[in-house]
Amino acid sequence: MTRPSTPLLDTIREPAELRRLTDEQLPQLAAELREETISAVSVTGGHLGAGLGVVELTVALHHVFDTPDDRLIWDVGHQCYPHKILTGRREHIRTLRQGGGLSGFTNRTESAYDPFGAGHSSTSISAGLGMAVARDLEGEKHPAQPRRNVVCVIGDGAMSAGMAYEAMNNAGAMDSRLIVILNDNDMSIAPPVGAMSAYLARLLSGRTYRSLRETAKQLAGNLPKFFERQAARAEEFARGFWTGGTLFEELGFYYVGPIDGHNLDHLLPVLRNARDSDTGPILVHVVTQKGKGYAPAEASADKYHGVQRFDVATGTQAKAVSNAPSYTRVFADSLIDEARRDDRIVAVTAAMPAGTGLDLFEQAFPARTFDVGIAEQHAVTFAAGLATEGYKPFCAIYSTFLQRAYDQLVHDVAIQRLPVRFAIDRAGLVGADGATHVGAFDVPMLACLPGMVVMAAADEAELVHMVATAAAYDEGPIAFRYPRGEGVGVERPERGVPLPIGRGRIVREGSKVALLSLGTRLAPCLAAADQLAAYGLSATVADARFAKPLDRDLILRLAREHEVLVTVEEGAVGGFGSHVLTLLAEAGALERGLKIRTLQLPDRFIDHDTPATQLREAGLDAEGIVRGVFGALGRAEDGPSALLRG
Ligand SMILES: Cc1ncc(C[n+]2csc(CCOP(=O)(O)OP(=O)(O)O)c2C)c(N)n1
Ligand SMILES: CC(=O)[C@@H](O)[C@H](O)COP(=O)(O)O
Ligand SMILES: [Mg+2]
Repeated sequence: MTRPSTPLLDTIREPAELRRLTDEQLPQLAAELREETISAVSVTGGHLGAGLGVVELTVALHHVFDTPDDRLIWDVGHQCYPHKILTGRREHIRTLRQGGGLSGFTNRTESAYDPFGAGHSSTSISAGLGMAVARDLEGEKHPAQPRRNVVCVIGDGAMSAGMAYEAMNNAGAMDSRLIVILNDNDMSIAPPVGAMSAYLARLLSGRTYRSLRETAKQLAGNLPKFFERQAARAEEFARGFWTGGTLFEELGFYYVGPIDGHNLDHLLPVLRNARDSDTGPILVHVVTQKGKGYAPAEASADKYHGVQRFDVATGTQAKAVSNAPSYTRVFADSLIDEARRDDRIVAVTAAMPAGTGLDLFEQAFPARTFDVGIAEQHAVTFAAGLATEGYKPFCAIYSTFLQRAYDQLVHDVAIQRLPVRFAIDRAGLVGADGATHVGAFDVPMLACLPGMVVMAAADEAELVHMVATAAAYDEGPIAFRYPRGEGVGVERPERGVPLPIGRGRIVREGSKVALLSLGTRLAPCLAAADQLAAYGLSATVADARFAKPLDRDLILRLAREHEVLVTVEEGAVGGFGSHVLTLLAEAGALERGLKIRTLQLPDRFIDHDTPATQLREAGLDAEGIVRGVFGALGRAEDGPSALLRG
């Protein structure tokens, strides 16, 4: 893989060296930074489009602001690769999202230039305000201390989340000095949705934006350096040049823009003015293009938001190795099939149509598909509202993003026992996205809620049946979880058949050991049973299917008829295994000397790596399950190494 020639970028080890460059040198630096970003991501895969869209902005921000003392916070953090290249991490940039390598998002433990970690969207303004207020409190104690800047870069998609408004509302009221850069590329992962997106489009279409292109230099002179709030506001409206940012103005922000986020002649003077102003919070509206400067990204519908490794010359991405359909695709196909027979079925996504497969559902049922933007809390309660009127809403949300809507799950859905269906994708380990995206907590979150039904698909066929089960179940909320990636390649049924609620199944009969699996840990449990057989240990393998309600008869039977019982789940402690332990304790099944272990994710956050490595290190692969059995038998030392000895 030839690397681009980057003579100027090669001289930049950290932003202090960048700040020694002249304005005139910065376009060249940006060009080289863009080429290096493309080259690096072609090797690692990851998020490309967003980073390409902020190359000039990244250069300008590190040139104008005294980072890391001035705090620079990237919302979501998926656009931070150019930032990482400029902030001392270029030599490791080709380890992005790999085990032991750089995180694909900003990360406090990685660099002082990452003052706040991210991965989930719309947190930057809240965090930035916290830092600004801390600065002000320190300033009161040490008035002579130079007052650092706090800059938050937030995208138009992330600006559609309620948390951003909560933060702006508070910032405006506090009148604390904070700089928000709205990076408006008219894209989320998919094209943006919502009134905010339409509002921003109006700001760009107005005369102001067109005229601004010809008057960038004049802008630098005319923009008042020091704003008196009332005078500035009157001037704005009088001039009519800045009107348009009214929404932000009403939230207490001084609105500047829109300006061309790829034109350093626009960016540098405006950012310097913002830096030197002594007003309250400022919002600088920059207009960029996601995927800018790389033709395959610019031409692609999703602007190469997330890519596999690719050929730089053609943009052709590496293909997934498996031929089995993804669980996401199986879910989408199954829901479409159910919806053909039931026009009460509707689908809700929070800005992840392609990721959840609802883009396919929308092709079949455009009027029954709702993308609410990055607004998981709203998505859940919106679905609850639909359910009150007899519809069957399928809320398709990644496990990790469902965490955003926990009170809505409890307060709006569970307490009212509303039949909302939750299609929980990316449940379990997710590999390269790392700790912020692991779907570890959905079973602990949901299985403790009275009346909630929680299912976990062992394979694609089971997922088809679980979609049918959810479609048919109207007694209250029901959720089914499935992992990122491809299935195991089992035959899919023509049509899903509703499962008996709360019933598991025995998949393999044995005698001494019982392995009780939840979800896709079934395959490694079967492999572990084979390994145990080689050791003279006969194992029963059961698929629980339900984390709630538990199949009490099955569990008590396994406990009664086996010496060892091991539960296995790809989720955090406090989930399925914990509920099985509670059931056994209450049934007095633990007094009979049953040897029991619960295998689940370790009690720590799991960083980026390959899913196989993550599962192995979590002890949730076949070898780990065998070790669990030997541990329960008090023969931990007999683990796989003993097996290997034969
Ligand atoms: C709470 C949450 N929901 C969903 C996502 C998935 N997600 C990652 S980036 C993105 C789109 C962000 O759009 P924008 O802020 O405009 O950034 P851009 O990619 O356009 O630079 C989404 C929906 C997320 N990271 N966090
Ligand atoms: C940045 C972000 O949150 C999304 O792009 C996420 O990385 C998508 O995950 P999948 O690749 O599993 O769809
Ligand atoms: Mg965007």
